Amino acid sequence: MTETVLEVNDLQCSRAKGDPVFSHVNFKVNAGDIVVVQGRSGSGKSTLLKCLSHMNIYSGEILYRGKTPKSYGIPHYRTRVLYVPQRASLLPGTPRDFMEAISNFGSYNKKSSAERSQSARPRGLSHETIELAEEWGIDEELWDRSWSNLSGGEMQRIALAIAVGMKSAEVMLLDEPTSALDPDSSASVENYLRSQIKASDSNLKALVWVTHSEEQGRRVGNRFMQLSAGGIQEESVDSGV
Ligand SMILES: Nc1ncnc2c1ncn2[C@@H]1O[C@H](COP(=O)(O)OP(=O)(O)OP(=O)(O)O)[C@@H](O)[C@H]1O
Repeated sequence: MTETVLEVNDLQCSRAKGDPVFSHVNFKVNAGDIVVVQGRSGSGKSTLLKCLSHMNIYSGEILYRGKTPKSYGIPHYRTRVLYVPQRASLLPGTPRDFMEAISNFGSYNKKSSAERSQSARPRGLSHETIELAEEWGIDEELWDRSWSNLSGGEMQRIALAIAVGMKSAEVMLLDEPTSALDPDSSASVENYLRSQIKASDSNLKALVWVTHSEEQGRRVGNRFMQLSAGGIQEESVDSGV
């Protein structure tokens, strides 16, 4: 049976001056989906992800498991429908500072039933997260370097490892998550995320993945959408390939 985790109805997002970036955006994300979103530069892909995580003003309706973000409380909602930005360079301090800060974050500590069984989570978070990043080629010493002194690819892998390590998200919104990575690192991240979506014991149920790479889209996605000013179009999967 289809389990809808996110539903978007007639979404419109406008620029500060009022003209819409896009309108009439409708789609559903189901458990097990990796929804690849593509579109021309400036079509609003990042803006769409920010709307989905309630970080941008929008009109229309977004429902997470049938309920509005406000009914969960926005900070709590954002830990469940989690936006992972393309760049974390504007953050102050080091990745380790950031990881410790979110470990103590009230909404993060509001555990889901799956998480409640794990009593020592904050320590586990740090250790597992550092190990995961190590699998992606990140030396532990980089956790103590300021964000602004990390390369784009290091920043991306650390930000993604933190997002995954939180284990709070059911839907992760990925904004070109491997754009600064070499092919091997990118493959490692892709394989890990795909395995998490398939794993029955994972909290992560679906991904919305913005990428400019057609090849990457085909490798990771099971659903494909094109965003433009007039709405979002789902493309049928090419079963002949
Ligand atoms: N903070 C902002 N203030 C004003 N306009 C913005 C802001 N952020 C984005 N925009 C505008 O909104 C539109 C959509 O931007 P967005 O970054 O969502 O596009 P995108 O499809 O993700 O682009 P790209 O593929 O180049 O990353 C663009 O016209 C952009 O200039």
